[in-house]
Amino acid sequence: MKIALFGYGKMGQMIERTALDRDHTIVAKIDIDSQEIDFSNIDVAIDFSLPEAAFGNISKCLDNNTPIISGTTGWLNKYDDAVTLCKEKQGAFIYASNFSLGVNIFFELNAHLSKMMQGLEQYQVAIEEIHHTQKLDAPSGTAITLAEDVIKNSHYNAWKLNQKEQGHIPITSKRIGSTPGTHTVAYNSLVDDITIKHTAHNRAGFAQGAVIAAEWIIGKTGVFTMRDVLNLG
Ligand SMILES: NC(=O)C1=CN([C@@H]2O[C@H](COP(=O)(O)OP(=O)(O)OC[C@H]3O[C@@H](n4cnc5c(N)ncnc54)[C@H](OP(=O)(O)O)[C@@H]3O)[C@@H](O)[C@H]2O)C=CC1
Ligand SMILES: O=C(O)C1=N[C@H](C(=O)O)C[C@H](O)C1
Repeated sequence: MKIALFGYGKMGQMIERTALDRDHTIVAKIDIDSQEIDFSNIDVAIDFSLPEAAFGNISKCLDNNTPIISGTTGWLNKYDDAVTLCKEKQGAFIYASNFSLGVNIFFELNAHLSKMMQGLEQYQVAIEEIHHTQKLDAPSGTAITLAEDVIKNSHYNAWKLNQKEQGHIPITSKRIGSTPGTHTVAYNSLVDDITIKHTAHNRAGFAQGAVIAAEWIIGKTGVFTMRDVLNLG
């Protein structure tokens, strides 16, 4: 597969290593939006760039009939526009706040647990995420996905960053050293706590999931999620 990388930072470089190990070729590394791109030589694009760059990169790929996988977080106010454009162009697009297999299993566990906790209002839910100090966005995209899945199955109707407010799920964001990504969902009561936690040891799982998604999307049309790719639905 001929892959173009939008963003050649920590994730772009990890994805390059994973893609080469799986016998793919990197045909372009795009780091700024003014760069000329030969879309005729690209099978699939993978975007791990910046919150302000992601939507432009995704649009460019859809406009040029190139399937696009995006893992960039912090741009979701434009997600619905990306979905509309993908349908209009009959393109192929996957966004995931987290591409790792482990976190996608954790998402399933979180959704299941939130259904079990439905109506047990003696428990207060709280989410914590810890990442490296270079991370630009807070809360993490993964923490937002976790909160949204709890909201679907509970009396909570929104989340709030680093603050407690009635009816809101508190998300605490911490930035410590080079932490690749740790997420905890806790249900706390006066008599006990229930906690589920995912700890990434490095970025390899994110990169592997993104390359698997890129392999999976070839020849498909539509807007997909990692649930489709991993057949978890
Ligand atoms: N979904 C998932 O599984 C994961 C998502 N992420 C997300 O991926 C994103 C990238 O993370 P990470 O690699 O750690 O960040 P980095 O800061 O290491 O890399 C981002 C790269 O994007 C480049 N860039 C800037 N502008 C553009 C542009 N217009 N087009 C393309 N590239 C551009 C930057 O270049 P320059 O330095 O020159 O500005 C930089 O090289 C973040 O949003 C992060 O949250 C991270 C890990 C897993
Ligand atoms: O910026 C990161 O590093 C990560 N970002 C993603 C997020 O915001 O959830 C995924 C992962 O936790 C690493």
